[in-house]
Amino acid sequence: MEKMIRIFDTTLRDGEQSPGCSMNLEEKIVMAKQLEALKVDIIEAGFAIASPGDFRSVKEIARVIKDSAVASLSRTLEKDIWSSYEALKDAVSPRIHTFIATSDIHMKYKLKQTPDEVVESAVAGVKYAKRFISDVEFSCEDATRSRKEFLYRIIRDVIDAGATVINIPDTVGYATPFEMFNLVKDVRENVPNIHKAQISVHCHNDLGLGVANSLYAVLAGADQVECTMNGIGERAGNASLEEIVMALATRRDYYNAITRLDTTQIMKASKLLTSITGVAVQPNKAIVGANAFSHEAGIHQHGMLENRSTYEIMTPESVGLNVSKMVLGKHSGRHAFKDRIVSLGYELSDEEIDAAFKEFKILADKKKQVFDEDIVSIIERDDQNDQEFTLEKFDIVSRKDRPSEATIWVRKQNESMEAVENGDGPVDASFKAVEKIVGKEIELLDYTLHSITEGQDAMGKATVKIKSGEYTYNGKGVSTDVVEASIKAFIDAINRSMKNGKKHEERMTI
Ligand SMILES: CC(=O)SCCNC(=O)CCNC(=O)[C@H](O)C(C)(C)COP(=O)(O)OP(=O)(O)OC[C@H]1O[C@@H](n2cnc3c(N)ncnc32)[C@H](O)[C@@H]1OP(=O)(O)O
Ligand SMILES: CC(C)C(=O)C(=O)O
Ligand SMILES: [Mg+2]
Repeated sequence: MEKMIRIFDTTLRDGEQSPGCSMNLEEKIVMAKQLEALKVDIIEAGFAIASPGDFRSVKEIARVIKDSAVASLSRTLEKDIWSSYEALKDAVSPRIHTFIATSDIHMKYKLKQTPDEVVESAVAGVKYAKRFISDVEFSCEDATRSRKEFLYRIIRDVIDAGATVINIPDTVGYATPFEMFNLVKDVRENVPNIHKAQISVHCHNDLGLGVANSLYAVLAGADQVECTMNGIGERAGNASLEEIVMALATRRDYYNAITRLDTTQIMKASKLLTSITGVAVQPNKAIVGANAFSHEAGIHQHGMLENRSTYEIMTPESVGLNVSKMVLGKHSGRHAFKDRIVSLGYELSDEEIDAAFKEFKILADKKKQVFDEDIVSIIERDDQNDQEFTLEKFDIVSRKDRPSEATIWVRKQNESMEAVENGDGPVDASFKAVEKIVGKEIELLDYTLHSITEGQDAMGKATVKIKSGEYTYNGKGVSTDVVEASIKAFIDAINRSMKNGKKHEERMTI
């Protein structure tokens, strides 16, 4: 019989540890909901003690997610575990995930603890977590560089303490597939009480082996695989969810294993993540890359025309890719637009479709062809109606050897406000002008610009991070004009800071 493999998604925790992939609360909730639609078994929502923002994200995700278990990471320290428990209180299926490093290198140089002390911390952590939540996962960080005898001992003791899932991470992506296979097999054969827990693996991609190592672990009897959408994660990333899940689905004959995932939600999840983080997927990336289902060479195209199975081992439809050749542009109507929205996996009300269609038409006037990514960014864009400030227009003079000059008009309710500023380039000048209009000092912490669609008339997406008061806020802006995208992102972040400011004032008055 085929074995059911549980998919533990850590996009919102280990994935977020990827440089440039920080997400704010709203973004994490949207992403968590999509992971639930994808039917992942467990969503690791964050590391509750890491920051007030992480705590809020875990708490809110625990509240809204019903169909997937929700996990929060904790060191073996009581304060971490307590924080995870507090954040997970409202979850239907909460899981505390606690970990400690087990390799000599980590114990000696990082933890500065003896192996005995590490076992003691691990057992104490698991016992403490069990006082609050029954589902407790324990991870032996850097397991693949740990001494096996020590691993058997700590795993046996934490299972006795109540751990229900034992995770064997390849934290630094050091293992080879055969080593991973043998490690899982050896743990199964040498830990006497292992039958009381599930075995999980968590493979990093430093040598490009994250997915291969995860699949070999499945062959050796692992019950759970930890992975992230688009393979984002610390350093070179984690094993990619879409590759593992589609490998299992496409080669059921070989792995004799299945997952419960709705694979037709994969593409939507991947594009959503790209649109949130601004981190693009390489075109030749397996499953979700732009070229993954494109056929270029004549001999291939000929084969495809005769029978798709000649060059396709899985159908694009099975991962939710819209293969329709219908090109959307300024002559497209509402029917075609609605059809594309549905095929991209969105359920919108008539009013929402009307609003998105209006924006689509404006965009289609500027672009030759409107791609799926354009439509996703229109739909995902925040509702502009309740924004405090909106960009009306701008006039920029950009010069090589003198400061640029920006004149910006911003609307606040019925009032139109204007400011002129000089700066080091058009973006800097624009931000200064907006700051003058808003009348507040704003510290710009981060600014990135990406092209999110194809062609000369591609959509540019700007993301900014600002500091206002004691909080930081992210803002996004999308336009075919990169300066416009940048100004919109800056104003978006300011609007978010204003909303938050109001919430605080309300709390103070109550
Ligand atoms: C492999 C992984 O992905 S592990 C998860 C990585 N994720 C993160 O680190 C999330 C973000 N981290 C943070 O916000 C911070 O590091 C915090 C809040 C967790 C801790 O911050 P700080 O208290 O300032 O400690 P800092 O990060 O500098 O050092 C880590 C401390 O935890 C200890 N530690 C590390 N792992 C563990 C563990 N699993 N169990 C117990 N203690 C641990 C270290 O020995 C060190 O202790 P020390 O302060 O007594 O020297
Ligand atoms: C916390 C653990 C599971 C981890 O992320 C790792 O070891 O890579
Ligand atoms: Mg990791």
